[in-house]
Amino acid sequence: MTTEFDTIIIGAGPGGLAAAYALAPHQHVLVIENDLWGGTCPNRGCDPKKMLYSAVEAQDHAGHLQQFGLKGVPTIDWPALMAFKRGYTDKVPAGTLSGLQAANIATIHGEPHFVATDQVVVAGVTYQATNFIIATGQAPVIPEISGRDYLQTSTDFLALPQLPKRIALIGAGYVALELANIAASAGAEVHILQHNQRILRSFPENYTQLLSAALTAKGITFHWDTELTSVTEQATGFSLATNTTLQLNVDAVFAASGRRPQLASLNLEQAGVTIVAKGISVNDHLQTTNPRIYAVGDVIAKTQPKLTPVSSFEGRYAARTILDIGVAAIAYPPMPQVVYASPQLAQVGVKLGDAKQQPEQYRVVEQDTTQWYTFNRLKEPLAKVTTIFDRTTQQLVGAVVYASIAEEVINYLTLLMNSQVTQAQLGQRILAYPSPASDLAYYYG
Ligand SMILES: Cc1cc2nc3c(=O)[nH]c(=O)nc-3n(C[C@H](O)[C@H](O)[C@H](O)COP(=O)(O)OP(=O)(O)OC[C@H]3O[C@@H](n4cnc5c(N)ncnc54)[C@H](O)[C@@H]3O)c2cc1C
Ligand SMILES: NC(=O)c1ccc[n+]([C@@H]2O[C@H](COP(=O)([O-])OP(=O)(O)OC[C@H]3O[C@@H](n4cnc5c(N)ncnc54)[C@H](O)[C@@H]3O)[C@@H](O)[C@H]2O)c1
Repeated sequence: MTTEFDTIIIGAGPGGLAAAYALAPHQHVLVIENDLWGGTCPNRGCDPKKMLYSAVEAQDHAGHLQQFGLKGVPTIDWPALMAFKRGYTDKVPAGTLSGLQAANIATIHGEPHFVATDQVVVAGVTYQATNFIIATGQAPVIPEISGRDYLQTSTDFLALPQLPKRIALIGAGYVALELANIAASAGAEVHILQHNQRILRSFPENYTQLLSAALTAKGITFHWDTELTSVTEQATGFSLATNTTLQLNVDAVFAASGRRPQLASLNLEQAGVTIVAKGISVNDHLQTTNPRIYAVGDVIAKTQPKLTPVSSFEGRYAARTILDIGVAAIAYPPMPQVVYASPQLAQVGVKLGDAKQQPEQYRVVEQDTTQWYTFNRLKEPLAKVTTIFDRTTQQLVGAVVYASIAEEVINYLTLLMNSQVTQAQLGQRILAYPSPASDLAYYYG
């Protein structure tokens, strides 16, 4: 195999793959991956998580319709649900690799490190390129406490052959809440240890409080202002000591207190690439401090959410920039975020807290939608939608949705934001009724 390429991409997750496919028709491209082809999202993130969540959603819907035509709430068969998940994930690495090969993209499985600003070495062979894209993503942070070797991660959770009876999760972000909800739905006793009193810090607090109350009602126990200090193995399970009087005995404990960029083995100093605490520093063209080396996705230090579609967007952008040096600075469209819990919590655009602080600029429409036909038909205990409008342009600029179908509603609202659709224009359209989309005009207040 040749060792000279136009672009070498390190990391075959959503960011690296999006860049590779965009470059491949025009360039000689090499992708290097050191673990599973496809990266976090399809192997140990979004997709396997949502395979498990399929059963949770069905159970939730059935639960809401008790006394409204359904009798009995189905229970979750964990080994069968895991087999369902594996039916998807087992095929991902080979499928991803064959897709790359079919697109004439060269691939190497191995551990690269830079030896010069334009060269990496993998297994003793030197590879050279005009440009590089670093897309190595993040890995879970394991707290530095006594007994840290007993801590498992989201990756372990998503492959559990049996569901432990008693589970603790450290942290109350996306990962902790989504996994806690799955485990509780499947019958586990679930504890969340959170070092302050706030879940999902990027979401508005009035909404996160609704979600923690709903999860508490589902049987999850939140231990606020609680930090794990040590884990000790017991005859059965583990004993958890904390900074409070709380001592817990559980069968499994999972670190979900954040993720950290994967950079250690790359030897980036040799490449002239600067790293800061939250990842690789990039400019508004996603160039690192070495302008021939780009970085995309979760590995970069950024204020944008670290999510799959954001990584792919950046991968495609970096490819365009490499192909045409005249490309304008990166401009992110609205980026919806969804927490897949029971119910879902979603937001997009201007933050609710910011909008409320600037009433002269923004009109905020808060609606309890529980009795709207769409939600009432599903007998959701509570559904709420807040939409935010710019007073000058009258355009929709942000939204928060709390409902079992928040993922769908937030995507519709995001599309309306992207295309700057006004309420009057929406009135000129015909959408299938009754459906979540046929409510859209009502979100304008
Ligand atoms: C449990 C969980 C659930 C999630 N759910 C969602 C969700 O519902 N929706 C959503 O949008 N996002 C979700 N995410 C986040 C999403 O997975 C990431 O934002 C996305 O995968 C980032 O893509 P990436 O390409 O930047 O990095 P990654 O997908 O992490 O890919 C990086 C790749 O680089 C490889 N790599 C690392 N170091 C090296 C090296 N030295 N050499 C070669 N290769 C290397 C890795 O093995 C990996 O394959 C979830 C994450 C987790 C952990
Ligand atoms: N549905 C989705 O889109 C989805 C799902 C899962 C993960 N993700 C992505 O993965 C990222 C990582 O998720 P995450 O839940 O691991 O991280 P997070 O940043 O969302 O949450 C980390 C949690 O750990 C707590 N914490 C921080 N430091 C701590 C410490 N020292 N001790 C104890 N607790 C501490 C935080 O207060 C927070 O509750 C997310 O930010 C998101 O980008 C997205």
